[in-house]
Amino acid sequence: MRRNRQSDWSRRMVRENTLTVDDLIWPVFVMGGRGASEPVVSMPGVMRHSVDRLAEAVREAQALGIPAIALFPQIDPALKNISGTEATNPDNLVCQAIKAIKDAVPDIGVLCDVALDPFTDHGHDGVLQDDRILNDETVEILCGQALVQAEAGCDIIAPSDMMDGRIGAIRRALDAAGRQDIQIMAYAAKYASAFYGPFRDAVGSAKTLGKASKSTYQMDPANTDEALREVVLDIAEGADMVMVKPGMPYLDIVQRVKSSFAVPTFAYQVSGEYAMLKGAIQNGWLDNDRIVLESLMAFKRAGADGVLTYFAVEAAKLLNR
Ligand SMILES: NCC(=O)CCC(=O)O
Ligand SMILES: [Mg+2]
Repeated sequence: MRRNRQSDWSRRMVRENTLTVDDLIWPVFVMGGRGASEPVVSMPGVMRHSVDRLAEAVREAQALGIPAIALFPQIDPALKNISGTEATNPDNLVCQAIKAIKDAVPDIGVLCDVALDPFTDHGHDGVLQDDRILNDETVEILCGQALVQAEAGCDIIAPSDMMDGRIGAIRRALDAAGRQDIQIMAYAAKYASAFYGPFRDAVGSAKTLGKASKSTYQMDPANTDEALREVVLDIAEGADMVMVKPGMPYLDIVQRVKSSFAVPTFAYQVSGEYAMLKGAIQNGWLDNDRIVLESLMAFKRAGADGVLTYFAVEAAKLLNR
């Protein structure tokens, strides 16, 4: 077996998978204000930017060849309420950011989450009543959220809420509004994971969840078959692309989804995975450049068509070198 490994040219020649800049989607955090940037403490190297600053950062990503960004807002707590109604405000922070990015950098794809968690005062992804998250009432609001984002210029609507039936409802709402062109990437198999901890810090939705549990709508980390059922439903309802989340601890799910359905399949290398690797890197326990590229190549090997990763910009620089 070692004959094929003896030189760089030979290793390249027999390599089975490739990682390129085209595989990267960069999740970015936007906050209110002007000319402002601040670090996300639990995600070393990740910044939150005001809308104007964000447009500059996205321009750099586009210049590096990154095909798309995913936008996540830190909403002013004064604008949050029990039903997350700010999500459907056509002039909310997300819509302002979409417009600014589309003006400044028209040639990059903009993906937006559809879910209420950045907008609710309790931090759940849906409408809360008597410690329960209401499904259909939430889906109705999500349709409104998808529409304002589409009107602002969002290219890919990415429902991350895990309510049942929302892909079909959002597809119908978009079509009825004449937005047949808007793509849908479904967070199809999203697990109730502790790896999201730093993200909740980044968007300021930490520690407010109360008695209701995200496990009543997100998947049990013990389940695999159930992920396939989730994906079947989302494809049938009109998803153009599906996602598995988290990423690295769930590569078995990525592989099963891709081999079962052969649809565009993405994985989200989430905040906790990023924090875990960066923490070890900062301690000198892991080599930054090698770990970034190896962790991303693992997604390709599992069958992912692309990865949402906070490493996108640094990975793109390494890949362009
Ligand atoms: N809907 C987007 C997320 O929840 C992101 C999770 C993470 O990066 O931890
Ligand atoms: Mg589902």
